[in-house]
Amino acid sequence: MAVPELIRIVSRDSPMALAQVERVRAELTAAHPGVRTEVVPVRTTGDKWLGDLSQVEGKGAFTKEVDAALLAGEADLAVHCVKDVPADRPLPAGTVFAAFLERDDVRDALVHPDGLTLDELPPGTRIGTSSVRRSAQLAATRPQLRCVPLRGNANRRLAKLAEGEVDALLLAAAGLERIGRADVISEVLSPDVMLPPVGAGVLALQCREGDTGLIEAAAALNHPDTHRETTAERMLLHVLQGHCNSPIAGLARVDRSGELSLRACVFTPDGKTRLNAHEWAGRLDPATLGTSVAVALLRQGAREVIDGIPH
Ligand SMILES: NCc1[nH]cc(CCC(=O)O)c1CC(=O)O
Repeated sequence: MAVPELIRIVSRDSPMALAQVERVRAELTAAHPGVRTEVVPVRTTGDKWLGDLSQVEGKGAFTKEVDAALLAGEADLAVHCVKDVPADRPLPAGTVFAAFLERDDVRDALVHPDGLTLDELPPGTRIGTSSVRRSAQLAATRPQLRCVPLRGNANRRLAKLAEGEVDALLLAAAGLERIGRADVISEVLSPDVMLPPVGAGVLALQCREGDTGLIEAAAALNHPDTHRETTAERMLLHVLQGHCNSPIAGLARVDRSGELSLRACVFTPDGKTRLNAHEWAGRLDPATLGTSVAVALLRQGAREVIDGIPH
């Protein structure tokens, strides 16, 4: 199957998303010299609405318009942060994942103007984050800190920090690196301190189902270990069926010997309840590992925890 001459790439129009597209273009042209790419930026509901995401459609707020452009034939390839692609439901009908790019840093980072670390923050420090996963984990271990809702893309959050709206931020290290602002990081938090979300640091390429030439071309960018990790993590979420307000964290890792493991937690928003499961795949395929870890959490009462959180 011939590689298409022109690949039109659709993505969110935030600085981070456009940096992601540049990486994809570079990898595509390296794999297929001579291919031309074009960028089709779209603004998503999640970019326009700066209030509580659960008041709009919540899940899919960062992907809906991108998927629509792909399905309408306005572009051929969509670039998504896997973290933003709902895992509780199938991909939009007529679309498939064609590749998962090699994973970036999965960790969250603290941004503090004076370079303080988490342990050095004074009581009452206002941490800007609208992530229930981040605030639950902080509440559990650092109840003296205060999380205040803050949305908007990373650049806008950094601007709000500079204006003094909050005292510190928690953001994905990978995102800050993509926008060239890793310099503002005061501490990168280990997954033991702040377990990342499902899909952290992974970019996915999505195509129309029947577009076999392009699907094959895009598959050259697939990173097999990232694919395994992402598959396990997304199946975990699929089985757990969380909602916008349910704090869930999950991190799969392929270790040096090639073994896949998955660690996951379900929290109450106040962080007081923390269900935890960690399993190795052994002979299980990645999706079955994801299912197994989800079932381990359900046995501990994850359904009751998730459903008990207002949404
Ligand atoms: N919801 C926005 C979003 N989606 C993906 C990332 C970070 C990069 C990644 O994990 O791929 C971010 C920003 C953030 O959480 O700080």
